[in-house]
Amino acid sequence: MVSPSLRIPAAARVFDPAINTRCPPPHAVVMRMRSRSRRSIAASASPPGDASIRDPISLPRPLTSADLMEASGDGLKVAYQGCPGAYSEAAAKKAYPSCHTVPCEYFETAFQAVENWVADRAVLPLENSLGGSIHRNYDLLLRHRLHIVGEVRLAVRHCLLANRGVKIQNLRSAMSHPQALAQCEQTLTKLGIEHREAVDDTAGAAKLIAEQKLQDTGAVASSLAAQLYGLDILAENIQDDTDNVTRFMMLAREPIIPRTDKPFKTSIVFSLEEGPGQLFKALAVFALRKINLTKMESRPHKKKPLRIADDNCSAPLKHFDYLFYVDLEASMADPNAQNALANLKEFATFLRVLGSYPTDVSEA
Ligand SMILES: O=C(O)C(=O)C[C@]1(C(=O)O)C=C[C@@H](O)C=C1
Repeated sequence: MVSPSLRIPAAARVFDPAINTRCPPPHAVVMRMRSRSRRSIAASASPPGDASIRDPISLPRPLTSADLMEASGDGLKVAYQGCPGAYSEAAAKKAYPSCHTVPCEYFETAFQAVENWVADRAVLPLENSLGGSIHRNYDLLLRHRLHIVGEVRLAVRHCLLANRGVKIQNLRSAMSHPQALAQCEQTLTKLGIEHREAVDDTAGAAKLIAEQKLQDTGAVASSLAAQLYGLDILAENIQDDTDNVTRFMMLAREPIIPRTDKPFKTSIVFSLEEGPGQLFKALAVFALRKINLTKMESRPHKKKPLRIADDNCSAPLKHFDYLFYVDLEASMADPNAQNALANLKEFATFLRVLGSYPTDVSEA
């Protein structure tokens, strides 16, 4: 049975004290610069046993049943955005093979589902090898207090789907998620399909076409969506580049304990004072320690929107403030990475560790 998408009722969107009263693991590092906090990165990332520099809030928390479910995802409820058959659901299943997937209407609904204990994890797309970053999820990471606990790379193989009996020549329009439409742009044009209709997810397009029995519109979606909604597959592998991979993040209420015995990544976000060489200086803290960066994204600082020059033109004409999201090829358990962040903390105006998690080294 196809379950309806999750909508969090307004009454459920409340602050849950249970989330905040639990002790974070010792490596949980959330730093707001210029505050009078006495906790340093070194202290909060110190190894178990070094009690002399740990305050009570950094003591290890008791193991929960959720930790034990983690490996296979057995019994875990995993939120994703879209309808059943969306690529995000396939990514959730790849991340947690025996989980129960929970479809959510919007990305933000998936964040809220985990925050409100409706789901245990969320799996959401961050970037696609052809279409680039999914900016909305970068912005939501900062608006919510979830932690990145893993990543999963999924090979995206799009199909052109239509109602039974419809031929490619009958199609005037292609409906899908904007990223999916962008990934198939040239192929759709070659197939003679002129119009594009954007919807919230690929499987949602398949569902709508089936429900409304559309005869002149095809969906760009997965073969699983064809099966679920009773559509024909008119063409397979229609993405413009065969190497089409989407990277998803796995989110949880608690961070995981970082390790050094396997490849780890650490995702951070920071902002800087204005001035020449500030970004150069920030990136140098990693370069000097030979820490490789795998991704960098800049987003406008929403709390400090665009400033326009005053009337006498004494201020610069336009002024932007940015947040920089960076993925490091390093674990937060590695003292070299801790030192790099301690160094960055000395001059960053804001710094938050979004998560330290195992690199997905599997075949996409
Ligand atoms: O619409 C879906 O099926 C999704 O899972 C979303 C999404 C995306 O946001 O990029 C995920 C993977 C594909 O790149 C296309 C769409």
